[in-house]
Amino acid sequence: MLRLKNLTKTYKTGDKALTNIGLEVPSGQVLALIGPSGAGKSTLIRCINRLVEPTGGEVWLDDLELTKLGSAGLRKARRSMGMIFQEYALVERLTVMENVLSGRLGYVGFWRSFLRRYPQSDVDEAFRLLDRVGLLHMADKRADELSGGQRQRVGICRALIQNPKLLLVDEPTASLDPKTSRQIMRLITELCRERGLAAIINIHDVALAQMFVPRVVGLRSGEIVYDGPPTGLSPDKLTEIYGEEDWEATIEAAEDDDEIEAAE
Ligand SMILES: Nc1ncnc2c1ncn2[C@@H]1O[C@H](COP(=O)(O)OP(=O)(O)OP(=O)(O)O)[C@@H](O)[C@H]1O
Repeated sequence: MLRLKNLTKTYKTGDKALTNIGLEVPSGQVLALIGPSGAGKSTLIRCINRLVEPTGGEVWLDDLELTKLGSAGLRKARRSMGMIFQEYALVERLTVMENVLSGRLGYVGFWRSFLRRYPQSDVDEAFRLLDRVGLLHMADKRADELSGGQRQRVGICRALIQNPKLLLVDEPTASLDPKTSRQIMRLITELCRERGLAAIINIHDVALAQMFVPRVVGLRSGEIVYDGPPTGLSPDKLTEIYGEEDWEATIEAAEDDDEIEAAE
């Protein structure tokens, strides 16, 4: 469904962030993108919806070449790509409900959204989503009254109300404690399964990625150096991606967590 061909990004500063990336993500597949700081993970995710403009290559979503679209076409295409951010990117002074509904901005037009007149069907869907993520009772709270985990749940609802085919998820757990991180990863992967959504999740925590996704792509210096199941991430492979480190502990952590998961 998503195809990247020779995707390349060189920033104006001369930093080469991505070099000839080729990647295919079938519909409904959730994959984790791992790699050290500066490997190009955020750039890759942002080149897909062109928040960052690629300098070479092609991005295809089904039969649409995103890299060829003008601004109107891009605006429309972005509806089918929901984004979830590390820092949640909520509007602090707006309520949870208003933040969720802002995910419909690409559909309802400026004046309607400015006047906050969303169709009833959008409001109903927002209530359904908030219920699904356990935040129904918080619909009228202001975003700045929420915890990090609750904020990320709102961010998830806002992305899903767009009715996307693809979720682009940038470090969803980087600001969260370990338990909340697991809950958020579980929620994202469950929702993708329920809705048949594909997702690319950029994540620092290798053990967390290994617990929740069937496919891991490892980036190093703007190139893909691993693409396979989490079980294939041997200490050697992790060293190739991240450099020298004691990886046995990380792998054991993922295995321990599997046992805890199974017991839960
Ligand atoms: N706006 C920018 N201008 C210039 N160079 C940039 C910009 N954004 C990123 N880079 C460079 O591009 C490379 C890839 O950065 P990117 O943020 O995509 O990596 P990352 O893997 O997401 O890192 P992190 O895990 O730390 O977020 C780095 O060398 C970075 O310095």
